[in-house]
Amino acid sequence: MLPHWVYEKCPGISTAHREAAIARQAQLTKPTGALGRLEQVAIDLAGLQETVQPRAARVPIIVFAGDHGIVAQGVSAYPQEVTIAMMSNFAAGGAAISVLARELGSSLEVVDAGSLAQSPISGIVTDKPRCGTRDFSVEAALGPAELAFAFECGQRAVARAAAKQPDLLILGEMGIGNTTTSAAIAASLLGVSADEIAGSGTGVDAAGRARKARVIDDALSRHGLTKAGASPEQTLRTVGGLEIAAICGAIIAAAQRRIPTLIDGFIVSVAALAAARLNPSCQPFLLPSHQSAEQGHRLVLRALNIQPLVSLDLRLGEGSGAAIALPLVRLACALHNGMATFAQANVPDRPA
Ligand SMILES: Cc1cc2ncn([C@H]3O[C@H](COP(=O)(O)O)[C@@H](O)[C@H]3O)c2cc1C
Ligand SMILES: O=C(O)c1cccnc1
Repeated sequence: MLPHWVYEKCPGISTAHREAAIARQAQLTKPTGALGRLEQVAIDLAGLQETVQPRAARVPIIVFAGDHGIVAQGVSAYPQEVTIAMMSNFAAGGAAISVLARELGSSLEVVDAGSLAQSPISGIVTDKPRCGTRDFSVEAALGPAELAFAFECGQRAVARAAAKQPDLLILGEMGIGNTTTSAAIAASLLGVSADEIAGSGTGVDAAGRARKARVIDDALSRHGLTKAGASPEQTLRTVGGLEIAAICGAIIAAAQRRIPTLIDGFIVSVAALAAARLNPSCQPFLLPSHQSAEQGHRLVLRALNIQPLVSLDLRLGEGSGAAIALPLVRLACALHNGMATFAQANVPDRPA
């Protein structure tokens, strides 16, 4: 159902570089383990990047946008038109992720992977099989060819970014209604009830959240996705979104090129969960950033075995949480590469 490349194995971690990084951390002028999880970040990157000098200098940001038919069920606090308006705002430089990209020195590409826009928007790459998904409370959100197209859209975006020789990638999303879509995907993949995973998104109240959960649970039982055994392909096609499928494809395509992705909030994490289910060999390339305020994020991160670096009650998406965590990853690399060893600094090490 999906293009064959989706299932092709990603390269493995270099154990030699990983072990060299572990050994170096033990020689740096600090008590063993004193830099906590920043040590792990540098060690993981060294193995993934096959280098003794892990880097997070060049980090392009790609934001994928899509609209969601499920919005007809009243699941978001904001109107659907916000998706298209925000795409122009990204391109004009006024969105949170636009500001963060400038501060970080990152390029920002916006891809219309499936918004309702009828014609191309200036400054944005249009790469979509249709305008918006179908309402999954009524029918399947996507057809098989539409889902496949979205994966290829993600792969094409990664191919463009790869020309910049990135050290890492940040992927973000924009799509009114996509916390409902993501919660539906996660509930299906994890086999939990929607009530455990649906959050308040852009800010629906308690009654709105309960309504969201009900819409998801009803749809999952209507489509037969509550029983264990639904494939990630079937889940993505039935209750998925075009920008989420594009991110899923982009994560896998990046990992296949040995490019790790800094995983953003709830929505990108759900795309990462689907990616890891489709192609488990991409799992080591999923790097932690933050834990968002969205209720289901903790569960999804746990399923991915990802421990977030920070938890700042962000609930924005757009790749903003990953962008905000990037300076920590850069500092982890700088410490790993730049600190003196006990021998170099003539500092006595702990007795063996
Ligand atoms: C102005 C504005 C900018 C945003 N940027 C990201 N989102 C975030 O909110 C949306 C998901 O929440 P829900 O499922 O409740 O609609 C997504 O577009 C997500 O990227 C935004 C939302 C709004 C309103
Ligand atoms: O965690 C996220 O990515 C998120 C949460 C709420 C709204 N938009 C995005």
